Amino acid sequence: MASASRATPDKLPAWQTLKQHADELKGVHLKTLFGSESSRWANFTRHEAGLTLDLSKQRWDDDTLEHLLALAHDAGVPSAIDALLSGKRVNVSENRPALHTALRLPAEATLNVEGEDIVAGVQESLAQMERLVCRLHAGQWRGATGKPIRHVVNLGVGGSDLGPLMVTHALADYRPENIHPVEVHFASTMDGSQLADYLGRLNPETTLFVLSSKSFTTIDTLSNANTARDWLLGRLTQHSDFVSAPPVSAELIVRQHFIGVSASPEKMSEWGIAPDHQLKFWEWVGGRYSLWGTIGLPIALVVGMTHFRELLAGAHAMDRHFSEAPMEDNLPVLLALAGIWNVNFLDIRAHSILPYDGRLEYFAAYLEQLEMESNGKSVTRQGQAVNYSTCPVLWGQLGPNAQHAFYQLLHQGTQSVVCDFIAPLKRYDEVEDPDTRRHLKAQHRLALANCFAQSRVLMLGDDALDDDGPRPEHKRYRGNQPSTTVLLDTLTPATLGALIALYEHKVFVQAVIWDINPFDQWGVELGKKIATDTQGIIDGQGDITRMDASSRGLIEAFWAAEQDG
Ligand SMILES: O=P(O)(O)OC[C@H]1O[C@H](O)[C@H](O)[C@@H](O)[C@@H]1O
Repeated sequence: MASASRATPDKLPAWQTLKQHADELKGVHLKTLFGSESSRWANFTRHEAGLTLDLSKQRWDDDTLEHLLALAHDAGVPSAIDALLSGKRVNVSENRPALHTALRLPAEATLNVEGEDIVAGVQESLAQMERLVCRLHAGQWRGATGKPIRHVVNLGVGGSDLGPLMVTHALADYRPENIHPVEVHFASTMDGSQLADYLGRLNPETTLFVLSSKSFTTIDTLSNANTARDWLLGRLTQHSDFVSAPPVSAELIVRQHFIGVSASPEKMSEWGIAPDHQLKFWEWVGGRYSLWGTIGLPIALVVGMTHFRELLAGAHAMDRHFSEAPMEDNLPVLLALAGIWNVNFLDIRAHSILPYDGRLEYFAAYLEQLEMESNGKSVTRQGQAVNYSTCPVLWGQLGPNAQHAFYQLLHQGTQSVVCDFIAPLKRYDEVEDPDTRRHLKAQHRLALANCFAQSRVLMLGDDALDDDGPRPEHKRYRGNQPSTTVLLDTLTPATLGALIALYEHKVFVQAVIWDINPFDQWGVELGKKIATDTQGIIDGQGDITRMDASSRGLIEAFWAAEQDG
């Protein structure tokens, strides 16, 4: 990481140069930039690890990129990348490394961190996960009444939910054949609504819960876990119409129906997870960076360990590229610099993520946590308030659906938004039936046509039309909205791994330039504490008169509703 004494980015010479350069470029429309540079595609597009990154529709030119690369250099990006990958304590507020990249090192690699090779431990944790996965896929994991497990429900939230949820959905086509069928589900919300749905339709005899929580203190997950345990105990320790087998002991039920995944084995044991059903990981893996290890259990259950390891290998290919490629060809660095340019120099602080592939339905939700929880910060690593913008507001959903929802604002709203379009070049080759394949391939072409059309219209506005006839103001498109397009050769475990790693490293490079710590999340702590106090007051154990009028009114409304029955 950059040295503790480095200047904040706004004090670096390249920042001032970029400010002046932005003043010159601000009035230039994107279509003009394209008009004057026929080589934009070649200049601003790079290919690596099965991904094509097209940055040519950003509102920048060759000089911009040169100045941004100087900024990255002056901010210490190359040495920060080394510090990250070699296991230096880059998470300064928690005084520990951030070593998610170690989770995807090849088995034969070594990585010495503070005198210890950590690769062997990582491989052992993967091997333990593999043993559990094999038992489930072989139909050998039996519930307390002796029936093979058919459903696995992951109880986790944030980083213990979003990554596995996103990847299992994206790679559902990669289910292994000839295994005992195990369906994987996710329940995260503390209100219990997702869990209640599963409890209403799953058979307790054949359902296993994975308690996924790095800290094993997250109330959302623990409250779901307690509800699940009571449901199992209620159904399996006594005779019921639902369960055919004779009642079994509570101890056996907890043992056979719960796996724990956490960095705190003590807390897993306290909760009652059997030691051999505990999958561990390390404090040096951030929650939102944890899908690559044992938190990835639901992924391995859906796609099998071979595909899970391909996911890791794809991410590792991007790690190597990040570590070795010169900055001007380095995909994560370039993607990060485009973001810095938009946020800090063009004042574009809204960012939309728009995949044109239904399998990437949860990608935007995943990135919302990755980017905003990492870089939604306003103090430097030395604890001083920043006087420049950091992470933009980021949101998104499937592009084709968003076209019918919020693209209106992208095309004719009052503010600039930068968009990331994401799509695979090839799809549906594996569909056996020729007629269905032909139809689906046509649908893929349709989706790509829409993807390419939208970024073009956002760029050119009215000029995307050949006919430049007069039209009323409400039908005009100003264009000039920048975008990035990421094309996957095809969506595989490896290219998905590379795509996720691309964004992880982009977030890191931006954090280095902004001089903030992307690996902590202190901003979520106060809300948790006040929620505990508020719960006490709702339960009648606190002093409501200390509260503000609005919060008091809300609680009183709830009390009144409870009394009404
Ligand atoms: O995995 P856990 O310890 O249960 O944490 C789950 C999530 O909750 C926290 O409040 C954090 O904001 C997230 O970064 C984290 O991923």
